[in-house]
Amino acid sequence: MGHIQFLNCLPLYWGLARTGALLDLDLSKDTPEKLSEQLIRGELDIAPVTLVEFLRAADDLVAFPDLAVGCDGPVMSCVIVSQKPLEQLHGGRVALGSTSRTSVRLAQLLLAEKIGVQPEYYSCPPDLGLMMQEADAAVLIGDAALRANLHDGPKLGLEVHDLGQMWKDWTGLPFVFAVWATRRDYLEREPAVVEKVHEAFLASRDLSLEEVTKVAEQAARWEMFDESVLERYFTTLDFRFGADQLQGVTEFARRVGPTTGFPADVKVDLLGGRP
Ligand SMILES: C=C(O[C@@H]1C=C(C(=O)O)C=C[C@H]1O)C(=O)O
Repeated sequence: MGHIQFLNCLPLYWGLARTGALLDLDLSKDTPEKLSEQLIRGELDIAPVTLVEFLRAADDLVAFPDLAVGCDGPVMSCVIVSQKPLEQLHGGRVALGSTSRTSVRLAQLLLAEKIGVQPEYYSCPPDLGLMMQEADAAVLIGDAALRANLHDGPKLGLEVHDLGQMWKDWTGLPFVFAVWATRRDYLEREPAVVEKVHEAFLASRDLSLEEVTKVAEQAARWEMFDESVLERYFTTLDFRFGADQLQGVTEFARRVGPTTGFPADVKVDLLGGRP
């Protein structure tokens, strides 16, 4: 199964070591866009999938209920970093971080329809310094976005706009960046395994959030962020996937589906048929 190599997923995996479930799982760490491809190609059986790729492959995938990487307001680690106010980006250049599929689409939607600008977009490795050499603004996710948001953006005098907050201000809804999913054929072959893995992740998430101070303290030993920032990050992210989050997904699909490779009314299938 897949594991996103970003801090955002740590609370979902940390508890697996505590409960012992980790011993029964074969984890493969990678960036989100690679994990999505591997799940869809059948090289992984269960994985976190960036929302856009999940919706594109919705006929072949089943999502885990009550488990996601999302937010209801700020997310902290999916951002537009800009050298100028967003309103002035019309005709400018915006670099899109190459590991993202969902935040880059969300950023384009918000810039076009919330802010009303039409810049030129190009894909770029997720490195703020590199991006800022050629672009007026950049879209970043994960640890690179967190660094840009908390350290480098303010240091370089750049504006940082939180995509979760922008979406919330615009629609009033939560946003989901990644869901956990399995392929339909694997579910048919191994329903009990899928069910067990789902339960193991829910238990891991709950345990990690109960002991979030400890998770943050441990992560702070090898990360550049201090304990209090990490605790704030882990409790700002919303790891739930219920009716409210599904409403956010439905609204996103309605707005971008036809231009992004899935129907506006794409159906999200959940394990056990639950919302
Ligand atoms: C909250 C985040 O959600 C992510 C955003 C993704 C995307 O934009 O494609 C993919 C997976 C998640 O890691 C983040 O990366 O910080």
